[in-house]
Amino acid sequence: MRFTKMQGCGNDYVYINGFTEKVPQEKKPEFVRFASDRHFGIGGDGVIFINPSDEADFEMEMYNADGTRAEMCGNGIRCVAKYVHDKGLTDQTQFSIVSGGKVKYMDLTVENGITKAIRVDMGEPILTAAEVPVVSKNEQSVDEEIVVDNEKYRMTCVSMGNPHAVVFVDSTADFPLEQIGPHFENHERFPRRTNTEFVEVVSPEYVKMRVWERGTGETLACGTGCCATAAACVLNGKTGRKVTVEVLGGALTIEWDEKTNHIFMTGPAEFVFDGELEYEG
Ligand SMILES: N[C@@H](CCC[C@H](N)C(=O)O)C(=O)O
Repeated sequence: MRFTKMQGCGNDYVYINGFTEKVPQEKKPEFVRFASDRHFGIGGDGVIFINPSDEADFEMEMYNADGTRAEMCGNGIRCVAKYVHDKGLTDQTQFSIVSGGKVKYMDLTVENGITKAIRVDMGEPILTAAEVPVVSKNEQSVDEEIVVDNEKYRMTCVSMGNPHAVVFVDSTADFPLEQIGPHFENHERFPRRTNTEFVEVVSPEYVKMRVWERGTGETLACGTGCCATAAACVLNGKTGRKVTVEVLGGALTIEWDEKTNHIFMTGPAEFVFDGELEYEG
């Protein structure tokens, strides 16, 4: 089986071209756990299949390293956009990709045939507690208290198709993410578990963020997490609507457009290597 390793701000996934390579649907979770393993497999934060689609130009089928399916992946969708363009599956620089039933629109900056940056219309952030989903007393969970591992935190919950809880902290560098992250992920208030972003506000245009991802653990970046971070910053009066989110593996520019209510994410995507794997299915 052929595969391609790609990364966006250090959030690395194994990409499988579903037009040519086949893994039976019921075997995908097991295949993903094996391929993501950094010792016995290829190694990555998960696996993304690039498939044909009737609803959009392409489909992204995204799995976390633990083999669970996610509705959306911000860094992944930029990598899929670069893959389909730079490997010749399309000659367009504007096209659509569906993930988790939602169609997203890509706008590529290309130099000499190589994609340098991708701007993605990530759609509207969803704040309704039932849709995020979070068990909350209020209709929206904005600056709401949560007790995690016997400590009180304040969180703002945002869905970008997938669930996020955003928590403002004094310093991301000093935050004990590995200890606290799993307690947020599996807290009873999140019926489908959650991704959690810990955010330090530097200025009205610049924040630092570290993420604990559902199904993977700490990663170097999370695109949907950066979008949720920007939305939470605006909702809590911490920044303006356009913000640079610095993560461990780089930075993304996020803009929450007032007119359309859509969030736009701009950032890089890179090939790491192509490879071949012995896999019998
Ligand atoms: N890293 C991703 C998000 C991947 C899915 C997430 N862990 C989930 O389960 O929702 C991104 O860049 O958005």
